[in-house]
Amino acid sequence: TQTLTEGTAPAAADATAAPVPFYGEHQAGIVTPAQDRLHFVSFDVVTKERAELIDMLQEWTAAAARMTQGKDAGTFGALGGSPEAPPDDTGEALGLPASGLTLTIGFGPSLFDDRFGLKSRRPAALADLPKFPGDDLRPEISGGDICVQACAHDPQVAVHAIRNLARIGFGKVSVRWSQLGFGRTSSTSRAQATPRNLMGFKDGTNNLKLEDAAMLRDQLWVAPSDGAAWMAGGSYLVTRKIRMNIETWDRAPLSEQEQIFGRNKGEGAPLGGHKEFDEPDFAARGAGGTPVIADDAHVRLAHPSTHGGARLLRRGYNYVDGSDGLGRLDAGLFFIAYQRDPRKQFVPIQRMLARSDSLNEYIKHISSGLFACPPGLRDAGDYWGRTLFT
Ligand SMILES: C=CC1=C(C)c2cc3[nH]c(cc4nc(cc5[nH]c(cc1n2)c(C)c5CCC(=O)O)C(CCC(=O)O)=C4C)c(C)c3C=C
Ligand SMILES: [Fe+2]
Repeated sequence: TQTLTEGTAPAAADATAAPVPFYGEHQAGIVTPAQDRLHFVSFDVVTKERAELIDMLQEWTAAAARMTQGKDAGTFGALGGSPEAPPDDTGEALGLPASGLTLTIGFGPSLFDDRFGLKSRRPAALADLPKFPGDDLRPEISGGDICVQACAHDPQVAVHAIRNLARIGFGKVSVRWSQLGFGRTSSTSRAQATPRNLMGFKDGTNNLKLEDAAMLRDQLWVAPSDGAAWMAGGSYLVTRKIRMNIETWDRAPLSEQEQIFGRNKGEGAPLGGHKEFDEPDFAARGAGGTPVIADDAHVRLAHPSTHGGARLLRRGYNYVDGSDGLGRLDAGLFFIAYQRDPRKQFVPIQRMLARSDSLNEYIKHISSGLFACPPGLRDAGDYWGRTLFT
């Protein structure tokens, strides 16, 4: 990749082509301004050898460091190795720039069983999620031992990265499930405009953002005092694949759609307000004393004031997996949220949404994932999982 693009002016001029630094205190791909495309993968570990797993994580790290900088996965590259051997890069990103690629790794609860001597390292915060009312989870697209979130501005770059990690991991891990996403459904920086989800509403307005330094310390990053020292500087990831009943939604009146979210569809302002970033007034009453923002509106039930200040850093993507054979789009939201402790953040928020959210008539949770994402890597001598395995 790099070899073919070095020095080309268009790549240098386009901000979405630029690389994101791989090393740092925290993993990239969490507060990094959300890129437009996603390929998320969850692996089962198939080797029984701890040493083999660590070797693979080291190989993955080297490949990830290279690919995020717009280089081939291996040092020989797609074309530079022996003609008698399979190339150490698959080649479909040749000529493409880094495209803001970030690769973020996480470890699922199942990795902490008795296979790799990690039982005592399982953080209390990585407690299995409870079953929520209405859940219709499919085990074959849920869970997993290790996840990698690839985000980029070019879908080919994100897919190339996941494909090469799967290739390197052959015989040690197998892909359990993966998900493509397009069109970010959140802003993670105040410099970004708020995008829209497939229901047509602005999504990500009241999200945790990279500029909120004090709140990120309080709500996003695991602190050394939180219990599992190996997770300090890391964050917990919850994924939920949420199918939307799009065709029914499209027949709902605009006023009902706005009541469901508690925001208007055009500006994204809270009902009763004018501008997108106006604070919602949950006490406001309309004619006849009815609440302006309904008691069962999504933003009322999910708002930090309903949960003792608990927040999430949401980073989800739209998905369309074709159609379902019954004339309906197989589409929805691949919800992604990072947080310091899911027991205090995702779980109570989702418990309330699952019980009372008027949006439930139009959605169904069909997959779920929970992963502990370790801190960032210091330098080229470091590797994914070092703090866990040493
Ligand atoms: C458990 C957490 C959440 C799930 C699951 C969830 C699903 C979901 N959300 C939307 C669309 C919107 N969500 C909005 C706000 C919002 N959502 C959550 C949490 C979950 N959403 C939070 C914490 C918030 C912020 C609430 C606040 O502080 O005001 C909005 C409004 C705009 C915004 O602030 O982002 C929309 C729109 C869908 C479509 C969906 C499932 C398919
Ligand atoms: Fe939401």
